[in-house]
Amino acid sequence: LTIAEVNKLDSEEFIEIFGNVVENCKLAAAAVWSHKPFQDVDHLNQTIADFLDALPQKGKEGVLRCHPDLAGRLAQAGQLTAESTQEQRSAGLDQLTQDELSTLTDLNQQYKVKFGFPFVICARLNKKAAILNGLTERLKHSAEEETLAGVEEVKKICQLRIVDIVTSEAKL
Ligand SMILES: NC(=O)NC1=NC(=O)NC1=O
Repeated sequence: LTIAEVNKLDSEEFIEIFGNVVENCKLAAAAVWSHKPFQDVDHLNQTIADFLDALPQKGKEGVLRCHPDLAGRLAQAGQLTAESTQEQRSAGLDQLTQDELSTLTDLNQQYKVKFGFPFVICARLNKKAAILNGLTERLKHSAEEETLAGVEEVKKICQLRIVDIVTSEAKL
């Protein structure tokens, strides 16, 4: 889609196309539609980033809770969204050894028990070693720090998903 075509979408079409740029959070797309016309893909991405930043603490935690665990129950059952499936595969999370999987599962569980929301990281920008290191490091942080860190990762995931949908004019 070019940004000109994006700006022609009515709200239903916009939500249909952009509804999962923030995983399982159609609200983000529904909320930013009224900012159109978008100058370019960066403007569209920034409006969603601003929406996420403006959420109250509980809202930020809610967005994180809408994310599936890395190599978690849904991933193992093949029930991830198409985007998450592709992202987790790109980080090599579908080729974990039994040891890696049990370590990741254990750390994810510790993280969730400590913070009350799952560990979120942009899997397209981190291979499995970086993910395991990130999880180990971030487990030491406070809930406030991790809410912000998680939302920063959600923004990175969102930006890459938007780029997959919106082609810049130059490419045409
Ligand atoms: N808990 C997560 O970080 N999940 C994910 N990160 C991604 O980049 N894709 C996911 O499904």
